Amino acid sequence: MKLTIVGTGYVGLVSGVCFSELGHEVVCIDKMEDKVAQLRSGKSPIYEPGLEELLQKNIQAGRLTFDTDLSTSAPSSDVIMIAVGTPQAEDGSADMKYVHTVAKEIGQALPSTGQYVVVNKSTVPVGTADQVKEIIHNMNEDVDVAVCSVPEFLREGSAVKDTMNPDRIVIGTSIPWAKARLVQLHEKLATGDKIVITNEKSAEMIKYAANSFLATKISFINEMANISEHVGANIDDVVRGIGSDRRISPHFLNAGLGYGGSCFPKDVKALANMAETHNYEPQMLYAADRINERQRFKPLDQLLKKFNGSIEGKQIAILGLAFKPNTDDMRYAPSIDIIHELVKAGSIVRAHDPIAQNAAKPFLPNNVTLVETMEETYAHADAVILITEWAEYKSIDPTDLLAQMRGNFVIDGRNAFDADAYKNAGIDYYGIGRNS
Ligand SMILES: NC(=O)c1ccc[n+]([C@@H]2O[C@H](COP(=O)([O-])OP(=O)(O)OC[C@H]3O[C@@H](n4cnc5c(N)ncnc54)[C@H](O)[C@@H]3O)[C@@H](O)[C@H]2O)c1
Ligand SMILES: O=c1ccn([C@@H]2O[C@H](COP(=O)(O)OP(=O)(O)O[C@H]3O[C@H](CO)[C@@H](O)[C@H](O)[C@H]3O)[C@@H](O)[C@H]2O)c(=O)[nH]1
Repeated sequence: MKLTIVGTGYVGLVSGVCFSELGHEVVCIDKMEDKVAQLRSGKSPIYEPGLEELLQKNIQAGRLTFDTDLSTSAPSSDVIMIAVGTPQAEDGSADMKYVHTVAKEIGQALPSTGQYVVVNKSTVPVGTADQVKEIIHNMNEDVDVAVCSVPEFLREGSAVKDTMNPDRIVIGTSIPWAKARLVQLHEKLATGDKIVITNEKSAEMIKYAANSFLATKISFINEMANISEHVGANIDDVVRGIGSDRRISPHFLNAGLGYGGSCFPKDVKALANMAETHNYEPQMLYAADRINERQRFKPLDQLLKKFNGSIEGKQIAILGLAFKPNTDDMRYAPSIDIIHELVKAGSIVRAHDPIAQNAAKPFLPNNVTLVETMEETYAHADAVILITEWAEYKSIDPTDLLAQMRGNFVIDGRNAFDADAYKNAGIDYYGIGRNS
C-alpha cells in the first residue's frame, strides 16, 4: 500500500519507518525543511533505540521518502495519516490548530475522483473525525473520503518495539470499505482479537481513557507512597502485596516523582476539559492531575527538612533530566520544575543526563552547570537527587558515591537504588514512600 504520513514527530516518524519496514511505500511530510533534509540524509532528529538503523535501511530500499508538502503524494495514497502535534492549550484543551491546517491541505490536495482514507493518528478530542471530514469537504465537497481514528499507543524509548509488537490496534470507522483497507494495512501487525474495531468516537475516547487510566494508576500509587511515609509503611512491600492480585497487576505501579512527558499530563487535562464542555465534572481526573502536579516537588521539601529550612549555597547534584530513561524528550520533565526551584532557593546545581543534555539546555536556567559524566555531578555535592532512572545510575556504588560527595544526603526520586545498600554505606537515603 502507499501511505502519506503528515508530521514527523515520534508518532509520524516511527510509524513511517515501521510501515516501510513492513513493505509499504511511505512518504513522510513535515513543514520543517531542515528536519526533512536531515531525515533524507538518514539522521533521526530524535533519540529512539533502533530507529535510525531502520530509517537508513528503508530509505536505501527506496520505500521511505520525505517531503515538505503533501500535495504530490496524497492523491496517489491509499491511506493519509495525520500525526501532527495536539499540544495543551491555555485552558487545558487540546490545541487543534495543526490538525485543522493539515485537514485543509488534504482537502485542497485530493481530487474529486477516487476513494480516500484519512486517519487521525494524533491524540484528538472525541468528534475530531467528523470535524476533519467537514474541513476537507469545505475545501472540496465532491471528494469521497472516510475520516477514521487509529490512535497510537507507542511509548517513547521503546517506540519501534511497541509499534512492531502492539498489544492491540484500534480501528475506528463506521465505513466498511475504509475498515477493510485499514485491516489490510495492519495485517502484519495484528489480526483477530488484537484488532479492536469500533466507531470513530469510541476510538478517539479509547486513547484518552487508556492514558488517563495509566496516569491515574501512577497518581494512585504515589498517593499510597505518600500515605505510607506518614504511617510508617513501605511502598515496595505494599506494591508487592497488591500487585500480586492479577486484577491490579504489578505493572505501572512505580512510585516516584510523578508522570511527565508529552502525553499523560496534557491528555488527562484535555479529557477533563472535554468532560467540562459537556457539563460533566471529572473528579477522578482532577485528582490524578493535582497529585501529579504536587509530586515532583517532594525533593525540595526533603532538602529543606534536611538543611533546616535553607538550601542557599548548597551544591545539589541532579542525575537525569529527560522525562524518563531512553529518550531525550524534555517535555514536562519533572527535572525542569525541580531545578528552577533549587536555583530560586539559591542552590548551586550541577546536572547530568547521558542523552538529553543538549535537549535540556533551553528548558533550564543559565546558571545550571551541565557536566559530561555522572561522577562530575556528585563530586563535592551536599545532596544528590535522582530524577531519571537511567541504567547507568543504578550501577553507582554507594560507597564510591559517598567518598566523592561533601555531604551524605541522597534523594532517590524513582526508587531505583537499593535502599539498604545505600543506608549501609552510611548514606542518608530518602526514597519515595520507602522510609520505614
Ligand atoms: N510522543 C508520543 O510518544 C506519542 C504517542 C502516542 C500519541 N501521541 C500523539 O501523537 C501526536 C503527535 O505527537 P508527537 O510527539 O509525535 O508530535 P511532535 O509534536 O513531536 O511533532 C509533530 C510534527 O508535526 C509537524 N507539523 C505540524 N504541522 C504540520 C503540517 N501542517 N504539515 C506537516 N507537518 C506538520 C511539526 O513540524 C512536527 O515535526 C500528538 O497528538 C500526541 O499526543 C504521541
Ligand atoms: O510506574 C510508572 C510508570 C511510568 N511513570 C512515569 O510516567 C511517565 C510516562 O511514562 P510512559 O508511559 O512509559 O511514557 P510515554 O512515552 O509518555 O507513553 C505514554 O504516553 C504515550 C502517548 O500518548 C502513549 O502512547 C503510551 O501508551 C503511554 O504509556 C514517565 O514520566 C514515567 O516516569 C511512573 O512514574 N511510574
